[in-house]
Amino acid sequence: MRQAVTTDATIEATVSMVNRLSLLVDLSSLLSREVDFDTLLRTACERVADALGAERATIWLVDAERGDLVTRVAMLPELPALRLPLERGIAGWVARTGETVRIADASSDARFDSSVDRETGFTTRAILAVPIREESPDERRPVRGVLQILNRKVAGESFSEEDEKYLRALAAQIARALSLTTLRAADERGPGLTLRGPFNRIVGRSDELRAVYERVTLAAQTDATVLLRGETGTGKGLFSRAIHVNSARQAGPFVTVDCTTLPASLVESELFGHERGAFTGADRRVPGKVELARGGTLFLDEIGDLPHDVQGKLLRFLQERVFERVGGRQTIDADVRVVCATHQDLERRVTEGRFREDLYYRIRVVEIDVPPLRARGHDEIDQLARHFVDLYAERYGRPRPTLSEATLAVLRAHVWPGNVRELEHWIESAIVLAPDGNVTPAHLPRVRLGPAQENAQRPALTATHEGGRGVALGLTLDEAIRRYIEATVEACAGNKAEAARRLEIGRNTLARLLK
Ligand SMILES: Nc1ncnc2c1ncn2[C@@H]1O[C@H](COP(=O)(O)OP(=O)(O)OP(=O)(O)O)[C@@H](O)[C@H]1O
Repeated sequence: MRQAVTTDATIEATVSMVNRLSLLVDLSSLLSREVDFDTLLRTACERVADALGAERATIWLVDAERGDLVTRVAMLPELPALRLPLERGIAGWVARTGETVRIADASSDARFDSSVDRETGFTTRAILAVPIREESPDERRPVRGVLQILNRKVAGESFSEEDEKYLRALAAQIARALSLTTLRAADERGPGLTLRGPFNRIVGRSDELRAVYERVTLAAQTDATVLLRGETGTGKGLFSRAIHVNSARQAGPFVTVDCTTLPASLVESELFGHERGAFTGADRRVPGKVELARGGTLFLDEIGDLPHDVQGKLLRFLQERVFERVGGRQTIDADVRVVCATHQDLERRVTEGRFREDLYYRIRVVEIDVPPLRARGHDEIDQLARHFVDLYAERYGRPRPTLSEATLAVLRAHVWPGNVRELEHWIESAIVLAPDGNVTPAHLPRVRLGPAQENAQRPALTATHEGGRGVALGLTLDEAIRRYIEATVEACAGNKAEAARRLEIGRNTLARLLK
């Protein structure tokens, strides 16, 4: 019996050790590949709490300008950012002194500040908090933040010296990632802003995408309302975050509302919150997403689906920045920047009376068209494919495959109705299905489409000139000739004489066929 207990304990200790080591490896790969900074921090916190058997993990970041600590990742999604003055609390003390704090009973420590517990409704018992700063013999490196874990899940246990060493190693990794972002944030305020980087890895250098970067950059410098338009999967969500992380609001929350997935009856309370007793089942006051986005950015995805009666309330909020919670009389204000996205024909919805015209004008202060993937050229398809190959090979622990020419040819010829998201799924599935790293066209999904998409999806006839984007089959001969000539003119940089020469026809014939 005794023997069995010892064995179990040994196994448990080994499993815990393996988990911890794999988290160290895992965290560094997470830090190098995660596209979005908020998600990165949140995931890092969840994993740290898990590996250390803690009830909660928090990454506090030093906001040097305001002289306080801020966190958006308290593992409480319903809460906005928490701020803590540097002179208060254990985290403040660690940030100021750069020293580690490990205590079993927070309430008996004079440095402990219970105000955060009051705000979150959490009861802190044990605390382990370490400074986030790059590891170096030079202890004077600036402290960028504090990594803190609270309460062992096993009641009565506190954190050990070994936990402390381990948490310090994790904090050093986070520090390295943060120094990258800070450098980038400084760069990005300058005129030559680049949206590429480990935390906001938007891939693509086509002229079409550069035009988007330019608008995103300009929009990010202001609080103007933005409308992102484009087909599904083109990256509207990614660009909305890019606007946020490149704006002065980057330290504030980024809150998303997907207007499609919510039942119409819940959209208003989701956006503006409700008071206790506002409707059956409303047993407490709940803040809306607008309130949670205070100081940051509110992203309204698929705005075209916003129910008509909520459109008026949103319009008022956009005009006056005030609103009332459902069932409430108090007028509340919120400093929030709004970014919207849609794949729909909003003009048509306005004509049909399904979208308010006044709201339509209000949201399109800055309009950004995100181009479909098929309009971005072959180079961009290759580049994105390689990006996703790296991403998924690493995620699934597969050897990094090379894409054969035949595979690239299939990718280039596809019309991509699902855009970048579809390409991402194709590559993910190929990586899974080709464990030896040898991806061939056989590993790509078979295209299965409904009849409506079939015509658009027949790109087998490909223009042979440089830079051509392919000519779809299923066209009339006249239309195919016209498109082929247009593509040739485009490949000749608009030089019609050169295009006519290559096509071995006269300039007049070319002009006539183009009509
Ligand atoms: N330029 C890009 N570089 C890297 N990844 C991209 C790029 N564009 C899109 N993606 C990836 O493609 C997927 C779809 O992007 P996203 O969700 O932003 O598209 P969307 O236009 O908002 O789609 P929907 O309209 O369906 O919501 C995401 O996984 C995103 O990370």
